[in-house]
Amino acid sequence: METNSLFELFNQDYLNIPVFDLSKLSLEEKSADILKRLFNCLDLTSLNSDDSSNKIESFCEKVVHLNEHYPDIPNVGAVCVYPVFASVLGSKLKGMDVKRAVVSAGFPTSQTFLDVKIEETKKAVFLGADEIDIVISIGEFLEGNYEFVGREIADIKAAIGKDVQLKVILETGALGTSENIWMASILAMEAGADFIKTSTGKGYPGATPEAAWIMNHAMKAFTEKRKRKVGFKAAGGVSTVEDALIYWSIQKQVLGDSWLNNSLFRIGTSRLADTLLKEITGAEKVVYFSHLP
Ligand SMILES: O=C[C@H](O)COP(=O)(O)O
Repeated sequence: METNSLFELFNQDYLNIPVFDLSKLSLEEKSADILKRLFNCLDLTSLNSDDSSNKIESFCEKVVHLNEHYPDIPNVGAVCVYPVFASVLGSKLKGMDVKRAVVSAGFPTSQTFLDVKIEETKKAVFLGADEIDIVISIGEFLEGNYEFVGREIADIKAAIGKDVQLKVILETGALGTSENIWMASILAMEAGADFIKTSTGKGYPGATPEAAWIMNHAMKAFTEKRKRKVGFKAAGGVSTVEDALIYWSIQKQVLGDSWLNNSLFRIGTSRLADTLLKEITGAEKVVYFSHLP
């Protein structure tokens, strides 16, 4: 990461954040086709203190057998769990077109040593993760220590290599201002993020349309400048189809329909999958995932 590029990107001349106005958003219509595509963009998440290998195995089994119950619905984009369950994803989801995402590097606070973050992350990859979700060092960022924050991201990306996707969580609910969300987005992308993600879903307000709007514009500016596409993940409190469609519509409006696939768009959620299955099938109730303990 070059110091000059950060200065350039944070420069006021570059800082032209459009204000979000929900009334100007053209909301995508809720068709079965769109809902299926949305389902295929889910990061199906289990990040509970009482998760266990057995519970995560059962969770994965549901993903493995989804097609037998719902043959016309494409599978979720990824399953996302704590690092201690990386090997469960590695064995259960092997060979499937479903990414094995693991939160890492001191998630959800990021308050540990860089060498520990790197070791935890490398171990998760060694055991089967092919996507890693990390949180920026929020306190350092808020004090303006951008080089420190960027260096950590760059070092973790270097440790996992180009074949493993790095999702960088900005924790937008802790950043306070639109400028901070913009700068954190640019910083994460400059440092090597493959996705930028709104929130951990732990302790701070989760995803908001305003944050998504800013992050999507930052992705657009970054892509134009660096000729590299970075994906977006909304997470934290996204529990209704309506919420998910807002994030979908924002990405469509800012970046276009070609960005609406699970290589570039994700919804991280612990609750939305059954609701989407219910809407797609027209069933009165679906308890495919949510019956799990
Ligand atoms: O990364 C995903 C989030 O932790 C999920 O948050 P949620 O439990 O509010 O859906």
